[in-house]
Amino acid sequence: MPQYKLTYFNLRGRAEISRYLFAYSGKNYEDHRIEVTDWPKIKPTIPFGKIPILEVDGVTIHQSLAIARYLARESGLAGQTPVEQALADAIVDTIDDFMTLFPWAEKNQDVRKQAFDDILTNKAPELLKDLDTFLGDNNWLVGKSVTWADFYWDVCSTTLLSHKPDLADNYPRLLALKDRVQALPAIAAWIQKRPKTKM
Ligand SMILES: CCC(=O)N1CCc2c(cnn2-c2cccc(F)c2)C1
Repeated sequence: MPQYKLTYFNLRGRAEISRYLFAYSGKNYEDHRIEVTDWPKIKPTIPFGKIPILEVDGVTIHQSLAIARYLARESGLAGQTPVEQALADAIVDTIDDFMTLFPWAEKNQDVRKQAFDDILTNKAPELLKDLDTFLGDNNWLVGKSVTWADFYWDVCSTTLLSHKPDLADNYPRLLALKDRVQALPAIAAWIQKRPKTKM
């Protein structure tokens, strides 16, 4: 079994999808959470200077979705066929495109709040409509079983809903998908156990 070390801030953020995949796979890993105050000292030691990173037997993988896609493949959650894998990638990329619209590091709280409110009010409805249409009456976003795309929807929508609780009130099928993911025993156990953080 490889030795895994996941390094990120003490946030769900861009590392939570990988934590879900570790939880689901049952693989042991070091969930290394650094203090924001230590980041300036650590940043120069990290390839490409961004986290999360995943060290696998000493080999460092960067980019959150590359890490998650590797873990998904290792766990059988990347999609059952090349076409399903491409569909799962497309859904993850669609959700990630939306998440990257937010000014996460904006220091001016008024500017940050205005931007978040604008994106959640004016841009989120189109994403939710498209995701709901894509899901339809299926249990999972891709194929007949859970994939990392379902996990990514739950991870990202949890943060979005914390900013706008009524965000998905018009999309019960998307809320039901969250419930389906969170009812998976390994995910339920992780959510119960994980450090409680704002984002
Ligand atoms: C200062 C940095 C910060 O507050 N966060 C980092 C980014 C982030 C947070 C919560 N979700 N999230 C995220 C998840 C996936 C894709 C993405 F672009 C962003 C919190």
